[in-house]
Amino acid sequence: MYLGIDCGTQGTKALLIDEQGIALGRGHAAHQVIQRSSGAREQDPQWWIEALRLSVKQAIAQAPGHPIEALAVSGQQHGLVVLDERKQVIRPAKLWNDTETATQNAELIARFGGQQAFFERFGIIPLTGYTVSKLLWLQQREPENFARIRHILLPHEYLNFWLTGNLCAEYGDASGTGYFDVRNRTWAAEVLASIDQGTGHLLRALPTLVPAQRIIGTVKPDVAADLGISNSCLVASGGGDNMMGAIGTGNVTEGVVTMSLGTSATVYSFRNKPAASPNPSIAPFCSSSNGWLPLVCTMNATNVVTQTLDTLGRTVTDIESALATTIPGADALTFIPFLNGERTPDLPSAHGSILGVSASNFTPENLIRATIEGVSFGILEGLDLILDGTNAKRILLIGGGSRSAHWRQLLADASGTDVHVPLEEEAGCLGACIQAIFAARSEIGSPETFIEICDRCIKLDDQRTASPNPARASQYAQARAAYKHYRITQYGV
Ligand SMILES: Nc1ncnc2c1ncn2[C@@H]1O[C@H](COP(=O)(O)OP(=O)(O)O)[C@@H](O)[C@H]1O
Ligand SMILES: O=C(CO)[C@@H](O)[C@H](O)COP(=O)(O)O
Repeated sequence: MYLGIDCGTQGTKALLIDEQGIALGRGHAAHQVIQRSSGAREQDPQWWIEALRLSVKQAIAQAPGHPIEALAVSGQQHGLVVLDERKQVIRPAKLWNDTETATQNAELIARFGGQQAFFERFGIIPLTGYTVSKLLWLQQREPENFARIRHILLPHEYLNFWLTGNLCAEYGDASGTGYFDVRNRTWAAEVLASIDQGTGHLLRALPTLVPAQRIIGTVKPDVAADLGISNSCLVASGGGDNMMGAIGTGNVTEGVVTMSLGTSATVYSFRNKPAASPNPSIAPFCSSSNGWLPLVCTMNATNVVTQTLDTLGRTVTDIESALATTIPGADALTFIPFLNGERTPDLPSAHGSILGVSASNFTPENLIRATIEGVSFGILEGLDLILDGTNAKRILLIGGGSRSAHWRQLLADASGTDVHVPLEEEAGCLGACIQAIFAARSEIGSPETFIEICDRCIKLDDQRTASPNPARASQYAQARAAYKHYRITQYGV
């Protein structure tokens, strides 16, 4: 068996599959998020470990007696985990959606001569939320903690460290730090030197960089005994959750588009070459399959839908009836969902807006629809950016939001594109399993290619495909135009 673990913002999931990609066991455990009005969004890395232990044990209990040959970890991108000289966590991890470091991000870009100059040197423009501004924030706001840093890790790298005792990084997740040269796949030492005044303190704290898909170690005996697995279980490099979602949807060759509706909404498509020109809305990340993965991410997705539902005393099951009983455009009610600041467009200090409210349209159902439309229209603009004029034949939809049939239909109608859902919902976990199979097989010289393993393990759920209804195209075009009009008038972008 093979084990994939995905540490998302709201929870950790575990999936066990056999060599054919058949699911044998699964587990889930929730995480809290520390939220402050300053824009801080933090988690204690120990919560991830507890959630990993719970979810893996749940999964294993469903498939007793089958040894696990290899595992890999997928993790929410960009989070900063700092360890001291005893390899203990110094402070809670600042997460991908923490906007408290917006000033530091702008300061770093200015130090390198602006966005264009930063892109020319390192192939990326850091956005608030990437790891690098968290380091400058720590230096300025918590100098005692900054001085204690001996190791810098991302969430999935920290879990790999807990599992194996090894400190290493692979290209995909490393490319989201802002101190990584995404064209040459090396650490951007000058960026770190601009924070530690060239002492080398931060560069020395970085983990060893390895190509994605390698075996990085085996599970430590004490951890293996606790989890109930063999200590000969191999651990593959893992990667960022979007990178592993790409693998889990077969987005490992050009021409495939994946959209994820989790706490964040993301859309991405594999490329063989790095981005040639800068666009601050497109993150030119590396993939965790040794290519590149241009990606657009919005910070307000299912978290905002959940907040609207909570406010109305409703639950996710009410999404279907709200979308079924309302019309596209929510009767001219528009919801701009920037409740937590926003990354695309780059508005880290923004708040949301509800516009076009009238006596006739202000109903709970319209508010639920307007929230889901606001989230969807934002990420569909991302889809247009990723496609850049080429037509997507289909979108592969993953993440918690993909479970809603009416939301899938809304995306198909509003984009004019077929929306497919993989049979295995936990694409990050499946991607991790596939990487574990490939890395373990490569160790023993197996000739099987990565794409062959993807083809074998990934299946689409034909029962849940949504095809565009042409009758709704003009209604959604109008609703998207209203959304864009309000965004420009309210936010100037
Ligand atoms: N049937 C559903 N319809 C719409 N949203 C759903 C449904 N089921 C779960 N969700 C949403 O999915 C979210 C969790 O998605 P997930 O991709 O696991 O997030 P993350 O990776 O950020 O932790 C929750 O916020 C939940 O509201
Ligand atoms: O920051 C990004 C992508 O660059 C986010 O997509 C995070 O990787 C968090 O993912 P989820 O918890 O929403 O899955």
